[in-house]
Amino acid sequence: MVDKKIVGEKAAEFVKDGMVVGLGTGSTVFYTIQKLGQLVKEGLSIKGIPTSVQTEELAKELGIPLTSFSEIESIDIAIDGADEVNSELELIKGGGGALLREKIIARAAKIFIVVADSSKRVEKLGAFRLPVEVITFGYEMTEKHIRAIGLVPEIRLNGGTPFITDNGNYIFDCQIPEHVQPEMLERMLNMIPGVVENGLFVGMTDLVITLDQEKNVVMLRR
Ligand SMILES: O=C(CO)[C@H](O)[C@H](O)COP(=O)(O)O
Repeated sequence: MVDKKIVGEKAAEFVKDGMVVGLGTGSTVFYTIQKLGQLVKEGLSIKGIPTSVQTEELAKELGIPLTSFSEIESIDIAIDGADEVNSELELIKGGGGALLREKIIARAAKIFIVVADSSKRVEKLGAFRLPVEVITFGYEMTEKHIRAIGLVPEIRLNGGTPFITDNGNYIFDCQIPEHVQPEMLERMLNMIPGVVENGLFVGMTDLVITLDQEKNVVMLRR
């Protein structure tokens, strides 16, 4: 918790007056958003664009003004958490189920910052099962196609029934093959009809804010 707070709050230092800020989802970026709420109360002028309904509610509670894609041309900075980060700054995201909006916002941002305590740093992506968001129509067939490219999907449940994303879709949490190239897998998955998006974020991260073993803040840049 303390580690998440340190990296989360550090990221708020990159947010400057007048910026449009992509607000991620999860328990690490929660601290960034809280800090931004405090700074807004002290006079910082920003507009947030949230990656989930949960984050939208949090930002509203904190008094952070919000915007949407119908009102803006671009996003200055987006800050979000991750489930896994490798040395290439490739990510697995979507543990909280917000991967689709997170990827849309990360791609639209001029700078994409990831806040991740040291437990998220891995040599190879894949110990965390890869979330794949699929439309509900024909999801049984989509599952077969995901299986056919070597993944082992399991539908995400919420109290016995399928978990529904903010976009009204299902999520398959997938074991991925050992020696897979993240970029290739990201593309292959998104070619399957019914797959809306997957949690591999490749070539998108500009900066990872994390901690070393002595709990010093470390910035990993691309
Ligand atoms: O991708 C995400 C949500 O869809 C989160 O960023 C990811 O799950 C990390 O969350 P946390 O900071 O709570 O560990």
